Amino acid sequence: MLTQEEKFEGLIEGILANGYGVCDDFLSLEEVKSLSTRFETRFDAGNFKEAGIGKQSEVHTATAIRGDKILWLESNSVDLSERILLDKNQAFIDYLNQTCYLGIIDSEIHFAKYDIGKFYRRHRDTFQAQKGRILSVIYYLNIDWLPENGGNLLIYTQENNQEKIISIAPLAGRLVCFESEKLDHEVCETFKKRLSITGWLLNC
Ligand SMILES: O=C(O)CCC(=O)C(=O)O
Ligand SMILES: [Fe+2]
Repeated sequence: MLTQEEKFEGLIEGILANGYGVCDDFLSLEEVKSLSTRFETRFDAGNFKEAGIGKQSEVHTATAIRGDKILWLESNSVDLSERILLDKNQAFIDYLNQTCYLGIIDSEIHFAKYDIGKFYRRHRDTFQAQKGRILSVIYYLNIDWLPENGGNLLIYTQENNQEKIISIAPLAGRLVCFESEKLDHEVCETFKKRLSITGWLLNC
C-alpha cells in the first residue's frame, strides 16, 4: 500500500513524463462508498443540472457534445463525505505547490453523473476562456466496473509526432490528473450509470 506522498509522487511523475498521471486506490473503498451515498442523495434531491459548454456567463447545454448532469461542490462544505474529497484534493494542491511551485490558489469541483448512453465528446478543458485551469483531476466512484460497461476516459497524446490514445477505465478510487491546457480527451459512451467527481486546479 503506497503512502499518500508516494501516490502524489507517482501522479507528478506521470504528468511530467506524459502530461497525465493515474493513481489507483487514491480513495479507499470506504471513502468511495461514503461519497457515492452523498452523491446519490443530492442527485435524488434534484440538485443536479445538465452540464453546459462555453463561458460561465453564457453556459448553454449541448447534449450532442456532453450528456452528464453536474453539481458544483462548495469549498466550505461541512458534509463529512464531501470533506474527505475536498481535504484530499487540497492535500494534493499543497503538495504540488510545495514540490512543483505551481502557484495553485483555488479549485472548482463538481459531481458528474453520466446515465446510460451518455458521453462527452473530444474536448479540451480550457476551451472558450476557461481561465486559470492548470490541472484537471477526476476521481471515479464506480465499484465493480467492467470493460463492457464502456465509459472509459480517452486521453489523446503525442508520441513520435503521432497521436496516441490512452484509454482509462473509471474504476472506483482511481484518480486521473492531466494538464488542462495541453490534452484533448473524451468520455466514451457509458452502458452503465457512471459517477465521478471532476475538478480543476486554478492559478488565478
Ligand atoms: O469523467 C471523465 O472521465 C472526464 C470528464 C471531463 O472531461 C470533463 O468533465 O471535462
Ligand atoms: Fe474534460
